[in-house]
Amino acid sequence: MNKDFSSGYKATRERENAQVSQILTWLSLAAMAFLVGIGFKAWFSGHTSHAFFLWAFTLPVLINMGLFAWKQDLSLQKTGLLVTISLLFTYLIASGGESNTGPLWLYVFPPLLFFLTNLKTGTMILLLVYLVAIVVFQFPGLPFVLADYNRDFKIRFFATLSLESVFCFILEANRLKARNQLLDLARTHEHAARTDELTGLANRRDILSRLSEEFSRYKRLGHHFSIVLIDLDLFKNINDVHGHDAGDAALKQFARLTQRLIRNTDVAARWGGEEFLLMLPDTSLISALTLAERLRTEVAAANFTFNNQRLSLTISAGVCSVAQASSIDGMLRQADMQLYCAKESGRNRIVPRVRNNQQAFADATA
Ligand SMILES: Nc1nc2c(ncn2[C@@H]2O[C@H](COP(=O)(O)OP(=O)(O)OP(=O)(O)O)[C@@H](O)[C@H]2O)c(=O)[nH]1
Repeated sequence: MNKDFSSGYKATRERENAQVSQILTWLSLAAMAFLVGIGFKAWFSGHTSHAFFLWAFTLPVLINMGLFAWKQDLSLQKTGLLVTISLLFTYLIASGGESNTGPLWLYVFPPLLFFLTNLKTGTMILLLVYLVAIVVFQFPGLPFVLADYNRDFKIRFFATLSLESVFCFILEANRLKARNQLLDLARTHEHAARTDELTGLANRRDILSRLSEEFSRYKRLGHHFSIVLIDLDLFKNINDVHGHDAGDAALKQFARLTQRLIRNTDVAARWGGEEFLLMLPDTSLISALTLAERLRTEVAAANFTFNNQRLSLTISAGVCSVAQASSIDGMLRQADMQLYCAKESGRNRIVPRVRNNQQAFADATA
């Protein structure tokens, strides 16, 4: 299996987070503009303490924006904005704002809440806000409650806010469902674009992009890696003698065996037809040769079958380490030349030959 097919998915999530954070920044700016503007209106209408309260709320919004610019932490940014807005709305209900119109701002809350949190947390916070509103409406004599609302207003306020909340919940649930379906679809497509359908291994395109990443890592940090180019020997015979389906079965069984032998960080790919390429990060030439030799031995000894018929299979491979080439193309060319030598000298072998470590190294660097 292709081991990491989620890079596009991660990129989508990162893009989404960046967009959310940008929206929150604009929202914060808009909130400050409203607070300052309505504060002035309250000031000129003679509600000076209300004006001061509104202006005071710009401070936590500003601090929250500054914190985000410093820490770049989206969940902190969301929590900060949520706490500030919750406190502001509690103040607006309890004080009544200007002419008892403060609670009207609460209609902004449900869509914003579901946008900032998830459905469950949003519903919980919304219920808490309802509780605050009920306390304020029912107990106008409490010390922090300055407003007294009439019965008709209270009934209509709760009815309309509830309707809006349910509507927002349904919309957000549908939006989330559609978004998750899209992300799943993107993930499936990305997986398909990077995977060989028959064997389930990475395809040529995927391993080429990984090779380029690994090569950059080598240039940056000096981490060595090696590649092994493998060709199944006389594969045409399997197709001719046992049929194309048998050939397909052999390719799949070989892929499974290879996948079992390599490390988690290694990548096995179908390079094309009956050719496979292994990319072995942090692996010297000697270690790569040892692995290739082990794979060769296991393949030769394995019991590949199709419809109870034994399919005898061997491999030839060319190995190259990054130290022997100056580019990925150079590495692939070298490995291909070594593979050609392996075929020429009788197949079922690895080139450079592994006799003992020193000899292999001498051959490879010759
Ligand atoms: N069944 C099956 N066969 C494939 C697939 N891809 C390539 N082949 C076959 O692999 C065979 C490769 O044959 P050749 O290029 O002549 O090589 P070979 O028979 O392996 O001989 P050497 O490479 O010289 O050892 C061809 O018969 C292709 O049809 C596949 O996906 N499924």
